[in-house]
Formats: sequence, structure tokens, C-alpha cells
Amino acid sequence: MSLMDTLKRWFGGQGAAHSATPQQGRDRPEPTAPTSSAAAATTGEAATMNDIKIHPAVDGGLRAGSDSFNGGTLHCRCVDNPVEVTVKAQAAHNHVCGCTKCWKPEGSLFSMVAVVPRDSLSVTANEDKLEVVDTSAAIQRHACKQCGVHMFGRIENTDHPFHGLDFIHTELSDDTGWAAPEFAAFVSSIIESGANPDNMDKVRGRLKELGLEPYDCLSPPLMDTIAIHTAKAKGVL
Ligand SMILES: N[C@@H](CCC(=O)N[C@@H](CS)C(=O)NCC(=O)O)C(=O)O
Ligand SMILES: [Zn+2]
Repeated sequence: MSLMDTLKRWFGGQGAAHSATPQQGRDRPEPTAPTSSAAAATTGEAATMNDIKIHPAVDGGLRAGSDSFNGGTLHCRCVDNPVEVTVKAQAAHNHVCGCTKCWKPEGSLFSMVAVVPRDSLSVTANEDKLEVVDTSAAIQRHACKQCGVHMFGRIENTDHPFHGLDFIHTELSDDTGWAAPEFAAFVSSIIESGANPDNMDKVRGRLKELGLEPYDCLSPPLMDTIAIHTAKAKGVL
């Protein structure tokens, strides 16, 4: 059984999703710099909860994934010769991530990132435009050298709890049916990108309102996965 199957068996499928919102496609305009969202969160303006913009794909409510969806193609933002990644699987554990390392659209407080089995993902066009942004990171993020978009993240360390899974940003796909985000990870880390600490209650409030439970690391099931892996490696489980 693959790690993906194991994760799914242990933790079930995707969480509840809410009302529809348009996905960001590659030929749709980049969201404009927010007037009162990330800006409010970073400048110290008195933001209300409704001012907080989390990510363009979730700000209008979550769009449910489709049970029959089996993957699609992702494209970078280059108009000419875009990098294309093909994924032959539904994504799992989709979530918004506040860490400084995951790629975010311009002006967004959070990235949106999900996992797919490594063997379901291939680069199908313009692979020569990709480079790893930080070769020392656990997640080797392959980004387009021209537009900067991260096309996929891969864990090469075979001892890592998530080895076998690749990380993708489903918003880079025009295909509909991708699993909806289920939670918010590394929420406190948005402060490291310059978000105003005074607005954190409002950020967490907005995440809860959207149905994205906020965590300052990963979700409990994923933290359990890591702990189980570590316990087994140490021989205590
Ligand atoms: N507070 C740190 C957290 C970074 C972090 O641990 N990110 C998580 C979530 S993506 C991770 O798994 N990082 C591994 C990596 O970036 O290789 C930051 O914001 O930079
Ligand atoms: Zn992250």
C-alpha cells in the first residue's frame, strides 16, 4: 500500500467544503495587491475580520472537490513556454500554509498546498525552466526560473515521514474538482513575512469562519503521522 493510501486510510478523505468560489487559472489576472487585507495585516491598520484576505482561492468560500476527479495539469504563469506539470491523481491534505517557504500569489497571506503521490506527477513541458529554490530544504521546491511560481515540491530524503508525496498548488490548474483545502497550517508564521501580530486574532477568526481550522504547525493527523514515523524509527512503536 502506498503512503498516500496509508494516509487516506488513516485519516479519511477531504474535509467539508463550503460555497463556491472561482479558482485562479493561469490566464486569469494575478490578484491585485489587497487594499485592506494583507496590507492591513502588515501595516497595522485596524483590520476587521472581513478585511482579512487569506488566499484568492478561499476568500469567497471553499469549493468542494469532486470524488471522481483524478488529476489534471498545472501551469506556471509564463505566457510563453509555460512549465506544465501533469498529475494523475486527486490531491490530499489540501490546506493553506502561512510559512515563508511555500509559494504564495502576490499579496496573499497564505499559500495553498496539497500532496499527491510522487509517482503520479511528471513534468510534461518546459522542464528546463525549473530549478530548486533551496537545495538545503526538506521540500525541494521546483520553481520556474522565469516567473518564480513553484510547480512542485519533492522530498528526496527517504527517511522523511512524507517521502513519497509531492507538494502542489492546485490553483495552478484550470481543471476543476481538486480537493478543497481542509485546514490552515503554520498560521503564526505569517508574522515572519511581515503580517502584523496585532491582527492574528482576526486572521484566525476568518480562517475558522471559512472552515479552515488554524494550526501553528500541521493538522493533528499530519502531526500524528510524523510522530508515528519517528516512534517507529526509534523502535518505541
Ligand atoms: N516558521 C517557518 C516554518 C517553515 C516550515 O517549517 N515550513 C513547513 C511547512 S511547508 C515545512 O514543512 N517546511 C519544510 C521545508 O520547507 O522544506 C517559516 O515560516 O519559514
Ligand atoms: Zn509551507
